[in-house]
Amino acid sequence: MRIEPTVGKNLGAKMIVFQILFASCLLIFILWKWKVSYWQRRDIPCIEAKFPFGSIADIVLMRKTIGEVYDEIYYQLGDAPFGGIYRFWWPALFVKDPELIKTVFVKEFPSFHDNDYYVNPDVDPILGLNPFNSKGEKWKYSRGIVTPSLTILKTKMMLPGIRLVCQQMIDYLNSHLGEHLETYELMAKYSTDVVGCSAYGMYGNSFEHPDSTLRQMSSKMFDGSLKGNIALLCALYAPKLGSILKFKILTEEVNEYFVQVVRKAVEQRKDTNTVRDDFLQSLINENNEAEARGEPPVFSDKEMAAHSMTFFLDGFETTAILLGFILYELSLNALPQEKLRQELLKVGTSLDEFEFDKIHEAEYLDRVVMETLRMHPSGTSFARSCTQDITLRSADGREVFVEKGTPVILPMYSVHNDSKYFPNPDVFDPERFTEENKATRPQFSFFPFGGGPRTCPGNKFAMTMVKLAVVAVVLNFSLAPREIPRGKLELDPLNQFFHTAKRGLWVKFDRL
Ligand code: HEM
Repeated sequence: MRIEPTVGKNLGAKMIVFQILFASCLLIFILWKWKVSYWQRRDIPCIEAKFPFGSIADIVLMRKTIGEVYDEIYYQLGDAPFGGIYRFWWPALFVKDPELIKTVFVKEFPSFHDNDYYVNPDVDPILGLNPFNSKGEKWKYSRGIVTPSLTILKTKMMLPGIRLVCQQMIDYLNSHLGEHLETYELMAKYSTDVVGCSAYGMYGNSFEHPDSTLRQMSSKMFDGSLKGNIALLCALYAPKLGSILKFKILTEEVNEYFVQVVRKAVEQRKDTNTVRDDFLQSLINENNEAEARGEPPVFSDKEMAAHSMTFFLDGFETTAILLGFILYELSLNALPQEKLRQELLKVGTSLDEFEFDKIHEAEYLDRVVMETLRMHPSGTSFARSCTQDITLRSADGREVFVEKGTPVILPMYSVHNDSKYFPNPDVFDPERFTEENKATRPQFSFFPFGGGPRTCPGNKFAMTMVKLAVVAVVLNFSLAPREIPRGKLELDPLNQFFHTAKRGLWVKFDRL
C-alpha cells in the first residue's frame, strides 16, 4: 500500500496561499503609496497620509471633530495658500486663502457647482432631494422649489408663528428660574417648533410637551447606529465607497413619519378647505393649479415630504446650535449682555414691538450673532467637487491644477478663528463686526452661510427666528454661566456634521 505524502502537500498549498496573500498585500501597499503621493508628484505642499485613513484618521475614529482636525492641517500647512490632503487614499485640495475661497465659491462657480457629498437618492429618497445633496440640474430644480418660500415677504408672514413660540419659551423659562439649563436642548425645542410651524403649520409646543412626536423625530433624524454612522462618514469623506455600500443615512422611522405628516396635512386642508401661510401650502398650491389645468400633480406625497423636510433638516439644527452658543457666550460675557439689553430696550419691551425691520435694524444684536457665528459656525467646513479641470492661482502667484472630480475643502472654522483676520480669536468681541472693522478684512475671512450661487437660502429666515429668540430671552432674563471654562471648549467628536459642545452648554436664567 502506498502512503500519500499529505504533510508535504498541505505545506505546499499553505505556501502558495501565503505567497498570494503576501503579493496582494505588497500590491495594495504599492498602490496605496502611489495613490498617496498624488500631491508630492505635483509638487504641492501636503499632509502626509497614514494607512488606511490618510490625513483624517482622527475624524474617522471619532477622536476629534472635523473642525479640530482641519484646524491642525490648516496650521501644519504654514503660509501656503493651499495644500493637499488625503481622505483615505483619495486626494483633496485644502484651500486656506480667503481670495481663493472666493474663487471657488463665486468666481469659478462653473468648476465648483457641486457639493462633494454623496447621498444615494434610491436609498435615501428624502435626503436625495435636498438641494444640499443635489448636483447639477437636479440642484437647480430642488433649490428653485425651496427658495421662493424663504423670501423676506414670506419670512414676515411667519413672524406671528415665531412670536407664539417665543412666548412659549418665555413661559418655560419662567417656570425654571434659577436652574441651569442646557442651551442647545432648550433651543432645539424652540427651533423644532418654529421650523415645524413654518414648514407644515404644526404647532408642537415642545416646551410644554418635550416628548412631542415632532421633537422626538427631530432628535432621531440620524440614529447614531454603526450602519448610520458609516453611511454618514461615507457621504462626507468617501462618496465613492458610499455609492458601493448603499447604507441608509436617515432612519426609516423618520422618513415614514414625515411622509405621513404631509399626507395627513394635505388631506385635512382639503377636507376643511383650509389655506395656510407655510411652505407645505406653496407645494399644495402648485398641485392644485396643475389639477385645475387638467394636468397630473407636480409633486407626489414623497416629493412633498422630501421638500418640506429640506426646510426642517436644514433649518432646525443649524439655528438651535447657533442660539445655544449665543446664550452661552452672553452668559460668559456680562458687558456685551448688558449692552445688548440696553439697545433692545430702546426699541421696546414687548415682542410685538419687534417688527421685521426693527429686528434687523438692531446693530449690536447683529454683531452679537455674527461674532457667535464666527467663533462657533454651526458646520465647520465646506467640500465642493471640482466639476471641470481648472488651474487656481493664489494672490502670491502660486498655482495648482485641479483635476475634475477632486474634492476641494474650505475650512471655515479655521479661517474664522485665525488671528491674522481676528486678533485674539478666543475672545468674544462683537465690535469686530462694526462696518469699519469689517472693511479691514478680506470678504471671505467670514462665510458662515457659504458663498456664491449655493449660499444658504434660509439666511434671512434663520436670522429672523434667531434674533427674535435672543430678544425674548435678553429682555426678560439675566444669563449666568454654570462655570467659567478653563481653556478651550471641549467639542463633541461624535457629531460628524455640526460643531457642538461635548458636555453641553449650561446657563442659569434669572428673571430681570
Ligand atoms: C443659523 C442658521 C443657518 C446656518 C448657519 C446655515 C448655514 C448654511 C450653510 C453654510 C450652507 C451651505 C452653503 C454653501 O454651500 O455655500 C447652507 C445651505 C442651505 N441652507 Fe442653511 N443655514 C442656516 C439656516 C437655514 C434655514 C433656517 C434654512 C431653511 C429653512 C436653510 C436652508 C438651507 C438650504 C436649502 C441649503 C442648501 C443650499 C444649496 O445647496 O443650494 N438654512 N446653510
